[in-house]
Amino acid sequence: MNASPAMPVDVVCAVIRRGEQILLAQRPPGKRLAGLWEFPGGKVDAGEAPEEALHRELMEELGCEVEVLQAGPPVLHEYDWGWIRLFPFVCVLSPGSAEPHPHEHTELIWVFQKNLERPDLAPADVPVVHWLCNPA
Ligand SMILES: Nc1nc2c([nH]c(=O)n2[C@H]2C[C@H](O)[C@@H](COP(=O)(O)OP(=O)(O)OP(=O)(O)O)O2)c(=O)[nH]1
Repeated sequence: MNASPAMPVDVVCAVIRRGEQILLAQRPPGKRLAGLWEFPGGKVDAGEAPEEALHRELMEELGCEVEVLQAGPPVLHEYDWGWIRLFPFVCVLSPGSAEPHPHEHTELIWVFQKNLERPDLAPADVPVVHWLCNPA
């Protein structure tokens, strides 16, 4: 990953709410951050709008469709391999959408918001959780 703080890799993620719960996905073995939990999503392709990338990634990873309720503040985070800029979107499943299934993740879990602060969360997601738990 060739990225600097001035030119980070753009990543989108979905905070999918269902009632009081939010969907977390566990990163699979063999990938960066393997075993850690994240919000589903992925890298924005060249020429793609962030929301477009979000819908594409969710269909690929979970086979579901969402409606975006709110865009959160982007998080700039440095990993050993470079910088990412993470764009969080608060979503709900679209009426009639299929249930999310883990096509690429090890496991999916629905957690209460207060349980999002966990040590095995992808580090770039920590400010997202802080934003969710401490709205301005
Ligand atoms: N999808 C997603 N990725 C996240 C989150 N938090 C976080 O640090 N990331 C990182 C992990 C990856 O390095 C990158 C997203 O890459 P990706 O999910 O599209 O693809 P990948 O696993 O093949 O990525 P990589 O191994 O090449 O880094 O952003 C998150 O909440 N959701």
